[in-house]
Amino acid sequence: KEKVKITKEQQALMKVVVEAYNRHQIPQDVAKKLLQEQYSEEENFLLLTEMATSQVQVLVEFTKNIPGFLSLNHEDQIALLKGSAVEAMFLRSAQVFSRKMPNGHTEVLEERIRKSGISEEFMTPMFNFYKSIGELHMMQEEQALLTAIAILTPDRPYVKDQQAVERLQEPMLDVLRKLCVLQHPQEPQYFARLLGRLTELRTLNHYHAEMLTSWRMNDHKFTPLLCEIWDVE
Ligand SMILES: N#Cc1ccccc1NC(=O)[C@H](C1CCCCC1)n1c(-c2ccc(Cl)cc2)nc2cc(F)c(F)cc21
Repeated sequence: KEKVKITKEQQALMKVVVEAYNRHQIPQDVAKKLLQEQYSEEENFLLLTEMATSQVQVLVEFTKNIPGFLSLNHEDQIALLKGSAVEAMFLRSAQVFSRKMPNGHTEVLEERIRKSGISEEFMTPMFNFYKSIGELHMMQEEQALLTAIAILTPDRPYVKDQQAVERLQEPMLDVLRKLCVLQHPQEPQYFARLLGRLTELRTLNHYHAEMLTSWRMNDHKFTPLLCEIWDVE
């Protein structure tokens, strides 16, 4: 059985991605707000649009730190951001949801989200995803690399030079695969399970526009940035 070893370059790549991931975090903690009090559906929608807007800004900053991203064709950079923004938001939300919390807090958080205004039909796929992410107990290196891998998906709509994106995604997949083997030696399928979450994430992509426009309230107002990134209004 060959000894898996992370090279110096791979260590450096991982360090850059993890530091960028931790540096570009959402300032206020939305889970804390939701645990503090029950908001109305209108207030929750406003909170969501604020969180999502700052999440997109954070995503742009994180992506600029992915080695090689800024040397991609500019239209392709936009196509990758637009194509991954919703997934990055749900990935971040899943990580917030599956964080270790004092007893009973996760149940309160789930209850508050169930009552936030999202229509019933989306609860199951969304919470199934959150729970499947939670079961993986991902380390922050894995979270950061998985987010970078999701952003560097070559077959997003309108990407022209897919090979150039593959050349950036492959080294990330390589170091994540080695990390999984080293961190989860008893679970040879762990890396495959991680990548399987990205497939589940894509299905949430289909729902997100409807999740927003079907929010139980009238007159859904979005920020200009969200109109750009989400297929709404
Ligand atoms: N957006 C965003 C975002 C960015 C960074 C961190 C968390 C985010 N998520 C959020 O703010 C929303 C809140 C916004 C207020 C109303 C209740 C949901 N959210 C979502 C959720 C995101 C989208 C869509 Cl359509 C439905 C749900 N799943 C969450 C899970 C959690 F555990 C959690 F705490 C918050 C969560």
